[in-house]
Amino acid sequence: MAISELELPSDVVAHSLPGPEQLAQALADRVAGALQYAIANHDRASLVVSGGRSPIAFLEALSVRDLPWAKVQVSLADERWVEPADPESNEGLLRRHLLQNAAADAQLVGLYQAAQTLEQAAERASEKLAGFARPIDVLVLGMGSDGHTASLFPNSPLLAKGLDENGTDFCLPMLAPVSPEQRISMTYPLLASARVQCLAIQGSAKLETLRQAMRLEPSQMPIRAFLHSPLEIYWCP
Ligand SMILES: O=C1O[C@H](COP(=O)(O)O)[C@@H](O)[C@H](O)[C@H]1O
Repeated sequence: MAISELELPSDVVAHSLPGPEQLAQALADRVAGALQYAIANHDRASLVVSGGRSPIAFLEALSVRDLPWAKVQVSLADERWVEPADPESNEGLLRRHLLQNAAADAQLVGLYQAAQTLEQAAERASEKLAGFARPIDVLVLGMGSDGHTASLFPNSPLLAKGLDENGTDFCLPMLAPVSPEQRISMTYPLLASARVQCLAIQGSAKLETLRQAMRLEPSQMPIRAFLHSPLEIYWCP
């Protein structure tokens, strides 16, 4: 299936790249340009990226872009509730692959919080995000093959609250069907407030997930909530 065969809304821009390296470079160009624009207009910029396995090449490509990185705040769409030194930590991923080279000066606002319970940790993450520049200038989402994005997982107990467009929480506790199960996710209204919204995905299986999502409700496949303008999709086989 080609991305052009998806029944996406006509205002969703879809970029089909030949391979992972081209995708990483094209997305890094787009994100760096949008951060530069934000800095030129507001003298600062905010960037929210995703974790998981896919974004490493993009994060490394972005890390060498020539920007006044000290003016850029960086956070995560979601976090696994493990310490940053844990190999599963999304913050750890950012420290290893983005916060280096030119981007070493960026200011990281991580979501991981030590606490007695996941609920307390998510509440503390929300409080910490009060200091994060909003609206978010640039958001880069990923997507799992079950249609989750950030850590908005189908069947997670608080999913309806996380997708509520009138919700006021910045972060909520979420449960994933795979380890590490305990997650902290930015909520839909915070993520969807981003000025520039990109979704980076690779492989035909994820195109099939998107095709299904177009026919389902956000409660069944949370990525559905984002499949409208201003979303820009970056895909490669
Ligand atoms: O668990 C997660 O999964 C999604 C997709 O990850 P990938 O490994 O398929 O790239 C990711 O967007 C999210 O941030 C992450 O915590």
